[in-house]
Amino acid sequence: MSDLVFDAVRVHYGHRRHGLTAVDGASLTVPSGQVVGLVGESGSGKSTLARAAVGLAPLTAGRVLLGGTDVRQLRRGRRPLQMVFQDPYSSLDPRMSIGDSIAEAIPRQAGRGAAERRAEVVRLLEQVHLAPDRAALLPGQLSGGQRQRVALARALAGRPQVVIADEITSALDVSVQGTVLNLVRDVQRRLRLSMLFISHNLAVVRYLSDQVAVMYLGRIVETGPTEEVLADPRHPYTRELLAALPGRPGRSSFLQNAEDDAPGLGEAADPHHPPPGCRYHPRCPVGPLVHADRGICRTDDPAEGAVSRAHRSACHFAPAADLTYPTPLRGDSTL
Ligand SMILES: Nc1ncnc2c1ncn2[C@@H]1O[C@H](COP(=O)(O)OP(=O)(O)OP(=O)(O)O)[C@@H](O)[C@H]1O
Repeated sequence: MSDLVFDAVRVHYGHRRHGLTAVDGASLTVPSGQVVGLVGESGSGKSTLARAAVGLAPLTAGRVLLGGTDVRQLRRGRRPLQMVFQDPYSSLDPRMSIGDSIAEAIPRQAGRGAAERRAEVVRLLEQVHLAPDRAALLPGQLSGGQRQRVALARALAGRPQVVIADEITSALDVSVQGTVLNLVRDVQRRLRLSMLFISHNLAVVRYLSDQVAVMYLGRIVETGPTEEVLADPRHPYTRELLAALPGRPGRSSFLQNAEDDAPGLGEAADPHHPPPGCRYHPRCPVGPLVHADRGICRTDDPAEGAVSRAHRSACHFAPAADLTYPTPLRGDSTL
């Protein structure tokens, strides 16, 4: 089993007292061969968590393990962990042909000749549904969707066990997003890859993910099987995300305003000044309904609790199945 495990990961940017803690004790498991969708508003720390796994963000505390081994040790040899980014332009050299760009990502091995590498490039192009004759083109001669497929081919060149995909369709034309998502799903299943799939778009996450993880202000606040979490969310923040989905009256779309800091949701959280107690309490509609002074939510940081075998939520009131806010609660006795 080569699960990818984020164990109490902390990432602090800047000096100790100044700066900010973008990820603050986040724990999450991506089980081998499964897709975990990571959602949360802009600034919640999703990209930082992902980047910490591949060494692009400083791991201040905690560990990231793949199959029980610290990923920092794995980086010295082969690259079982690969990341694909939102903007394929930034990850491709505009002066390098697609073929050379993919060839460059194939790990060097003694005894592998030029012909063998060319054959590998063709195989990788086919894997992402690009014709071999595309190899001679430059990135600028491809569409955005095709460039993202090249970025995926580069990631697959390392024969990874895990692919981390960070908003890989957000910058693409809506018309090609579906094609790229279908390709990603197809490749993930065929190669039995594990995948951490970061997206603002809950509909996309639902389509692709076996499990969903919800991040708020540097922490994972809810995880579980996708259908279970979406049908029966137990963290008020997850409910807030779902309530902001298109088609719900009176709320603007969290999903359609991906770059817009989620209008329609409560006041944006400030990672420079995380509140005491539950980080979500200043925005939470549940606490004040239970206690006039927000009680425990204001003072105690909730630990992740089990809702079911695979479903966890870091809310003091997670076990309350009938907590369908904004319906007022009758008091502690009903919980
Ligand atoms: N290199 C950096 N230096 C300092 N602060 C950073 C850096 N990268 C990210 N941050 C800050 O860390 C916090 C988390 O950012 P991050 O990009 O991880 O969030 P996100 O959930 O991925 O958001 P988005 O969806 O907008 O990418 C934000 O407050 C951001 O401004």
